Amino acid sequence: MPGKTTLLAPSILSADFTNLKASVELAEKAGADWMHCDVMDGIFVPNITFGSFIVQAIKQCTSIVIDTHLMIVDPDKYIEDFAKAGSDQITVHLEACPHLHRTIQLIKSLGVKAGVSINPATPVSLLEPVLADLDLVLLMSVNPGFGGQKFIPGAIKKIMQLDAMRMEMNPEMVIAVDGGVTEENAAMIVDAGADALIAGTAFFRAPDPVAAAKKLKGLE
Ligand SMILES: O=C(CO)[C@@H](O)[C@H](O)COP(=O)(O)O
Ligand SMILES: [Fe+2]
Repeated sequence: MPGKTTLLAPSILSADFTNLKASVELAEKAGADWMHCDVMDGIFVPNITFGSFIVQAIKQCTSIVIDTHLMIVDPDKYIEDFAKAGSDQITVHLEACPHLHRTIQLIKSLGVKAGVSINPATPVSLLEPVLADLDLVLLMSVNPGFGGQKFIPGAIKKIMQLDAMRMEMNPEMVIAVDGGVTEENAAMIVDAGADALIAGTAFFRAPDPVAAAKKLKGLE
């Protein structure tokens, strides 16, 4: 799409946690559009990360969009905490929400943009009943739980399918892709229809994160 700028969201999971402030400032300086905060509970995914206190600390370090990715069961219990912590958008997993429509309405009622994520094995067609209500869909291109995994190629077809669905139902909705995004595959993911790229390893572990951000955003 001519004139389209790819949004970049570095994942804090791969940042230097001994100096979170410097990591967030580096992302902002590099032109990041969102700060992606990966919250894991050790139940929905086999790993535990952090809660709303850390999101609040990240919010205090930056003025860019705080993009909170909840990989937790029963997210309704914690959504208000993450909204109060300063999340501008909150994404829950379809697989973790028995009453997905209610959860989306809860996020929106707090004045926060609502996103839904799906795992690699979940078909995009399951999003159809809620698509018109969403601000973003976060398509997982790895099985959630860890940074540094390899991109699952089947995600490309799902991006295309979702792109076609949103044209009809919700053209303003953002498609974000999360997991294994690299400088090498970024263009292919964007060409398939993605608007936003989540990148942990490819940004924070790059020898030159500022240069990596330009490449990931397709500016170089
Ligand atoms: O949600 C997740 C993992 O569950 C992601 O946000 C990863 O943290 C992205 O890391 P890389 O694959 O880019 O290293
Ligand atoms: Fe994530």
